[in-house]
Amino acid sequence: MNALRLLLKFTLGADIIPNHLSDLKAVFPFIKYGIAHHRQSREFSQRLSILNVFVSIHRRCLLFHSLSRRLRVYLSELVSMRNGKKRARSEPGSTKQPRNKYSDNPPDFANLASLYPSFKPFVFFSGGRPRIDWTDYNATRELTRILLLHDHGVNWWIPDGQLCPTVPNRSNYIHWINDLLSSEIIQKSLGGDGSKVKGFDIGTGANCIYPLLGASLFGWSFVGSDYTVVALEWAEKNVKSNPHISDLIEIRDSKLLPQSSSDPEVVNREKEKSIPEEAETTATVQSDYPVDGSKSYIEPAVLLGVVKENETFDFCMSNPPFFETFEESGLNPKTACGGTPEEMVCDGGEQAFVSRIIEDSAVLRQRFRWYTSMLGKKATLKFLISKLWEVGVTVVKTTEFVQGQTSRWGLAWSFMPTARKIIATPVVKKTVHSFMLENIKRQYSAVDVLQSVEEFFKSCGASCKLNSSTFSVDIVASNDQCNTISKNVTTDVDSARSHRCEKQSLVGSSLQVPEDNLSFRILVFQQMPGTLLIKGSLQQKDIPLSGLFSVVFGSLEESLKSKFCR
Ligand SMILES: C[S@@+](CC[C@H](N)C(=O)[O-])C[C@H]1O[C@@H](n2cnc3c(N)ncnc32)[C@H](O)[C@@H]1O
Repeated sequence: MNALRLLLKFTLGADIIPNHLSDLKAVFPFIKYGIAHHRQSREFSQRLSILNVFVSIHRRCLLFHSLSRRLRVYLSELVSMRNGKKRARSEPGSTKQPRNKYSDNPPDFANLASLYPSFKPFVFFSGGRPRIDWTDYNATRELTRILLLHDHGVNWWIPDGQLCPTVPNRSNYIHWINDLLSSEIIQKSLGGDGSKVKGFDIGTGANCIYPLLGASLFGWSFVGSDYTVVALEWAEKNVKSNPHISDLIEIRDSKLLPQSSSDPEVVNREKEKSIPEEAETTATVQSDYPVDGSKSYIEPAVLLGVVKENETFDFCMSNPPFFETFEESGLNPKTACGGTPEEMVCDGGEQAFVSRIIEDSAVLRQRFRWYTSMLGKKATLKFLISKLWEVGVTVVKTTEFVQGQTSRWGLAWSFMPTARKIIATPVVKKTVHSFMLENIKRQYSAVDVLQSVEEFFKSCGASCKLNSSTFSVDIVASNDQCNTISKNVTTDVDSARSHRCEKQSLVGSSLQVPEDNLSFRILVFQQMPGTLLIKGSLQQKDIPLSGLFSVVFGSLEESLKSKFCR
């Protein structure tokens, strides 16, 4: 009960929790009080996140159901307030795409089985719910086929073993691109009327999923590139099976470089990248791929050399080969999505592949409004973001796609002038920030986190004083040191969460780096097993400094989460 009282004290404010709490029921009136009196409180949303954990635990126990209806309503209100906040904060790059029809409505297997007899044998009931065996390739492929047909009117098939996309997951990416295109972050269009959107799918695969979805959902036209014989042949078949959208999609072999290009820089890069005759022959033969997953040929071009002279696009997208070895790609035994080495593996994995897109984008620049890629590992984001700033992009966006148990990350950048100056939000001007470290890996304690805070700032040369009795670190950092930290920040409306810290904000007037050093204190609070609250307070009260502090604190959040959280 002590732990519960402490938790509620923190959640609702020390002033309203009496010391005689003896049973769970007694705390609910205080929750009601909290809603009434703390709704406007600056820290209320953080407190809600903790309370949300508490509520979700107790909702599952019988005690919750024995509570009066009124108290249950209070709790539900709390949860919905929290959920409402979450959604509002994360758009347009939300973890769940609200316009993705599968976000809150997973496919109804029973209904689909009754409509499509070919799907019926794959559906069984367990725990009273219709399910499919996700480890059965034939089941996942049939599900994809009927979802594309049922929800998008698209005819589709792939041969055995080729990567089978999950429609809800791929839809997230397409909807995120739609959000980027309709946002006003960069200039509207490349000179056209903006109504005809043209995309480029790097590595469209045999499944050709993105062009099929983009064309059927939004009427976008596409070039889908690939280099394997199977992918090119089946992508073409999938396009031709859909006469209603086939005019919108061109499948392009990325090994066949355009005849000529007037751009000398492109010509040079194309020459560097062109594949020697022998290598090209090897590349087309799938069985030449060694069993150990290493490649025996030179990589085909990505964008440079595949994009034709004078061609412009609104965006490019890619679901790159995520892995460095084929063994690594088979890590998830819970699903059977197929995938050949060519689809899953490339030298250097996704980091190397997307680095090549970045290098090409640095030459093609405004020929695309947005460059984007999906990533399988969050760790890759940080490396790529710093690379992006080095090549002079004007904006970087990231997002997390969550569908069921799977998380993927989206990275987008542009060389277009930004359409509007991004003004620092009031959030940036706060002098106190906090975030939760939840689901901390078992082997770590609050002391480890505290030491890591010290190391984080020390590594960029800041002076730090760790106080283990108050669980705090006092830090003084110079402008240069803060800049080093801030360059590593994942810059986005959603991934930076409450730390809205886009690059252009940093160079804009509202967030100019001040001349003074930044002096702040980071505190670590134990909340409950596996959860810590990290609080940072700026010692100076000047508004210009608070913007920089927000960015620095955002960077700390990202670093601690990636190190300590599951
Ligand atoms: C992970 S699969 C993605 C397939 C499909 N887009 C999807 O999301 O299911 C990666 C694809 O990229 C292709 N690929 C690899 N390197 C490429 C390159 N340089 N140019 C074009 N395609 C490439 C592979 O052949 C493979 O089909």
